[in-house]
Amino acid sequence: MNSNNKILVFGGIGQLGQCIQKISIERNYDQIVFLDEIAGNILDQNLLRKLFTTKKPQFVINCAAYTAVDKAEDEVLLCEKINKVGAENLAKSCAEFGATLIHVSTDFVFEGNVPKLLNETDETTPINVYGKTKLEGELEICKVLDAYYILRTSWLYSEFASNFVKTMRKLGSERDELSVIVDQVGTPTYAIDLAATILDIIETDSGAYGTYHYSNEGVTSWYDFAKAIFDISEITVKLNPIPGSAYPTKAVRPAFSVMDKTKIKSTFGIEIPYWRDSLVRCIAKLN
Ligand SMILES: NC(=O)C1=CN([C@@H]2O[C@H](COP(=O)(O)OP(=O)(O)OC[C@H]3O[C@@H](n4cnc5c(N)ncnc54)[C@H](OP(=O)(O)O)[C@@H]3O)[C@@H](O)[C@H]2O)C=CC1
Ligand SMILES: Cc1cn([C@H]2C[C@H](O)[C@@H](COP(=O)(O)OP(=O)(O)O[C@H]3O[C@@H](C)C(=O)[C@@H](O)[C@H]3O)O2)c(=O)[nH]c1=O
Repeated sequence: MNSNNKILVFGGIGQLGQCIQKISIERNYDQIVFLDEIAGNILDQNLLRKLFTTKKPQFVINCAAYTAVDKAEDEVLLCEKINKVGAENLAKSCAEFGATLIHVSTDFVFEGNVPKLLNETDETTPINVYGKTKLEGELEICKVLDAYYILRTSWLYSEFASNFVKTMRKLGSERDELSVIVDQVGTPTYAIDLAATILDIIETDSGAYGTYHYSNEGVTSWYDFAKAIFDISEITVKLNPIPGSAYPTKAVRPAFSVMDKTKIKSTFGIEIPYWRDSLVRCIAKLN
């Protein structure tokens, strides 16, 4: 596959940004530009105007975000600026310059208090600062732009940047024993799979704008995810399942945030890998 579209990627050296870069190279994209926090600061409207004027993007991918979930509880204003105002700035620029925005959001927009598959129209009631500001970002985009795809995803990991898989492998090789929460349930997502889907959507260019859910298939807990990471990595460590109450964190996290992917699969005709199969692929890269 290939794309002749001009694409700007904000947050281009974060985890997902690097995954998109990898897939775009494999697909021979030559009109895609990856911007870091300085070259593509989404809080600098003058900079955005210059970028949109000179680069004339047809698609903009927003991977830029404040993602430190616990730290966000102490840095509310900064988190809000990046996740809400930054998203709004990009949406306004897209509206003004006629670009389509692909924005990445999170399962943490949901309260996650009911064990039921979450679909795109379910009520959003975030329970931490990060989730609240991500929801505000979504709402700002919907207000000012028609040509948007908001992709909510969950539990991203990959061979790039820092994430749960890399943290577990590091801790597992340093310690004899680890305790991981078993009563928070969701679905991990290999960021490489999400990156491929984002580029599929651009290539399809169907105009089916709106909000979509994307994670890998299946359901697991953080404990079972950690267990799979150690098994596949062949790391021996004593792993204890614990309740969330035994692992206090600054931010509260949803207990159940498994998303229904029917809409994205039927709209774009994509197949989604099972979470453990993708984990095997990622760990093969890490090894
Ligand atoms: N990671 C996860 O588990 C999940 C992530 N998501 C969403 O997916 C998206 C991608 O996440 P991921 O790649 O993992 O996150 P990362 O934290 O790896 O990447 C985010 C990037 O945004 C950059 N950034 C921060 N502030 C600005 C700014 N003002 N202007 C431009 N860039 C900025 C960061 O730079 P720097 O590091 O220098 O601050 C970082 O490179 C985000 O929208 C996130 O909310 C959704 C669900 C799960
Ligand atoms: C390191 C560690 C974590 N945990 C728990 C804490 C937490 O509930 C869970 C995951 O911890 P993390 O801090 O890695 O992940 P967290 O930052 O909660 O991940 C979230 O990030 C944001 C950006 C999202 O959008 C979400 O979809 C989700 O991926 O594992 C343990 O139980 N034991 C441990 O040793």
